[in-house]
Amino acid sequence: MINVSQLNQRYGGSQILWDLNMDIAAGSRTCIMGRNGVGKTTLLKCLMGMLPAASGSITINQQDVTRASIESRANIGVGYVPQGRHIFGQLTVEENLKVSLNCKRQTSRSLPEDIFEYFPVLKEMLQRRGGDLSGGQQQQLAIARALVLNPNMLILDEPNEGIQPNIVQLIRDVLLRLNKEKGMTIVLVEQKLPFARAVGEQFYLMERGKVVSHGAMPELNDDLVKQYLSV
Ligand SMILES: Nc1ncnc2c1ncn2[C@@H]1O[C@H](COP(=O)(O)OP(=O)(O)OP(=O)(O)O)[C@@H](O)[C@H]1O
Repeated sequence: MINVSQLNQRYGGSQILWDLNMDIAAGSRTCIMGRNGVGKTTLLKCLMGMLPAASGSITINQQDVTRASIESRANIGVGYVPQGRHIFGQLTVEENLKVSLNCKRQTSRSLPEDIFEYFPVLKEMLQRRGGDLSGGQQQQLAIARALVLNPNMLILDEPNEGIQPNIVQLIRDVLLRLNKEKGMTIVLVEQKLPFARAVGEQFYLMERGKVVSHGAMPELNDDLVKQYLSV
């Protein structure tokens, strides 16, 4: 589970997150939504320890990680799929996947076989260079790379940006399966309503660095969409 309490974050002089509170239960599926620039990616980077909190606290899986490093968050079971995928273009698919193994104190040096059940195309492409993959294949690789460490929570930042519809469907199905079959907590930043509704059980809406509404997904009504999501 994730508990964010009174989180503030600044880039230099400009404050991005303001007294932000959020509670995400273990095993749930949550979509964090809001227009461009409201602070969604900044929030995820704070959760992952890539940006320091100015004040407030972040607890993940019962551990206060407010000041913890990125590596230690991997060790408490958090997988992260960043916006823009961040695949190593010169490394093969296999090497991209194995990079993750170095991030965790663990004995196994082999890749878990089930990542290829979720993303069969990666098995066929193990020796291809990451930079030669299509956008959709790279996104599958980015998610698989986060799964290598067998996390109990997966945090994804707009995994469907620029991806063709059949891969969007595949990603949706994989996220639902991971949640159902492994009880994995899914936290998703998502702008597209149909995908958010299909994957999320609960939503958080953000505006100007604050949570302005949250609830069960069916409560995300037209008024809220118009007020906080429509462009
Ligand atoms: N490195 C940075 N330095 C200064 N300001 C930044 C930096 N990164 C982001 N910002 C600003 O912080 C604000 C929040 O950005 P953020 O990327 O968190 O928003 P977002 O809701 O994820 O938007 P998007 O949907 O466009 O990704 C924006 O005004 C952005 O310009």
